[in-house]
Amino acid sequence: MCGIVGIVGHSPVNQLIYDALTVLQHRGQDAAGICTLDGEAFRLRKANGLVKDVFETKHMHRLQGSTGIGHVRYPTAGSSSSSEAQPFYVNSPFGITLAHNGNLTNYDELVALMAVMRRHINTGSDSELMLNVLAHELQQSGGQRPSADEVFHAVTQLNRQVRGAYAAVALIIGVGMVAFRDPFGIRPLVLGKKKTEQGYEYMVASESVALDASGFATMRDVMPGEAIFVDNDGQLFTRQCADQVHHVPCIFEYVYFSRPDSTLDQISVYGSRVNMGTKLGAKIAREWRDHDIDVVIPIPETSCDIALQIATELNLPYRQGFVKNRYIGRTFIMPGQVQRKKSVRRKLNAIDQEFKGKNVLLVDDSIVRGTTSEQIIEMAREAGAKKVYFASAAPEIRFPNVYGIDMPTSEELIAYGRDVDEICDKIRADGLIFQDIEDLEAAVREANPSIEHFETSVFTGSYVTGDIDQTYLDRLNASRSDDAKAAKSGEQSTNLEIHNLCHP
Ligand SMILES: O=P(O)(O)OC[C@H]1O[C@H](OP(=O)(O)OP(=O)(O)O)[C@H](O)[C@@H]1O
Ligand SMILES: NC(=O)CC[C@H](N)C(=O)O
Ligand SMILES: [Mg+2]
Repeated sequence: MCGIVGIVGHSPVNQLIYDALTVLQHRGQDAAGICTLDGEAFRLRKANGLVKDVFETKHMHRLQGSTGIGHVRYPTAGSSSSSEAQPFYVNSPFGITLAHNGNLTNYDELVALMAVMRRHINTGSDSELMLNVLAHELQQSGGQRPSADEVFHAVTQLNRQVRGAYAAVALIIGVGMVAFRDPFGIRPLVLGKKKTEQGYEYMVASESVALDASGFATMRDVMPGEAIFVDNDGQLFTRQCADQVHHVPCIFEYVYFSRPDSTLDQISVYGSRVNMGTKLGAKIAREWRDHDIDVVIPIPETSCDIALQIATELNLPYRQGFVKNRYIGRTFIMPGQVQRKKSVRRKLNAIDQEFKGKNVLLVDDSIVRGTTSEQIIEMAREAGAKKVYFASAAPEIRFPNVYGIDMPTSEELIAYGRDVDEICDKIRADGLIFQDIEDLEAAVREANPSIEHFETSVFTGSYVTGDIDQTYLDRLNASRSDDAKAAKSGEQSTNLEIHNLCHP
């Protein structure tokens, strides 16, 4: 779940983009990059690591210009090599750089198409591929400098060829900045503006929190299939560029990915999590009528707002029994299982007095591989808990994700092939309860009833883009399972790491 940002301003944007990326860091911890437009030249810095480690003062000095884009990466395609950090660059036509959040599902078809167009794709990244599709379409416009109409036409053509999930932002030298969202609006994208003495500045970002942090006022969400174009003179144009639109935003943004202080598709992430707590609390009260729970304890950080609401519903005390090490990132988006497993105990530690002799209800937003729940239940018992119950604000996750969450195979999911009792045994809980899918959807939909459906494939196995079959999933499993990634790690370290315009 990467984070993207783009700004067309009237003064240097390097610090603004840096700051925006730091508040989007929770969307990707593997790599970061910024590309600015300094006169007629791009300035690019990208590398593996957190934002604070990738950009040193010397890089920030070089990132001159009042227009730029940025990216934080959580790999879902290709490898985690620094050569696949974003933004990507192509020199023709004009010079284009692009940052992408999401995952394309017709990678092979597009690679073949680009080969016919004599375009070379140097990495396994679907984002590099999408940049080349855009470049090819802009090439077709033929003119010296494409008009807004021609840019929108290029995006329309791209939408006809590219399948999957994408929210993307691109800079085109001498032309402007274009941002677009796939026709299902699976990944989020928001638009904001700031008034200055020289006129308006415009910004797009994955989450509204990035606009807040940069002093931009949120205008609205970019609509599914819509493109936003800000030309070289700072003028804003918008256009619907998809033949058919069906708004199906990813529900996992609300469950886990996004920051609670963001509003996406007019739904407050925080508000949706409180609603998840209300619904799950009601289910616990209904199904565990004679429960003996003494205290509700969240598994920090994402589940805290949900757990507090469950405690309120059940009229039980809420205690922060686990302390989170603020210097350890999110475990779920770490690239390998060994690292994820090791990080749970480094990240969370129990306060014994909150557990000793008590029956505790631990609450998490979701159980995916079970890495967190298995270890945390053990920690609660070690801290002296009598009984440990567990509640998940998301239903059982049994299917791979193909739209930008790195869950490529069912076998890695703890709920795959297991019913609730079997999962309960596996994580060694005294009782386990999951949110129902209808309740989860209702909890998120409440603030924006115009959204009829959410992208919920990890719970249902039904993929909205209609192009996912077992053959696709088998191929994904073969290329991206933890085992497959581990087998490829040697290959990655010998990657030549070609990135144009790199300033080490
Ligand atoms: O079942 P699992 O495979 O362990 O995945 C689910 C867990 O991972 C996430 O936490 P994470 O540590 O990534 O981030 P957080 O601090 O935002 O909760 C999520 O909030 C769950 O706690
Ligand atoms: N999580 C994402 O949005 C990933 C973007 C892109 N597929 C990559 O792997 O770089
Ligand atoms: Mg968590």
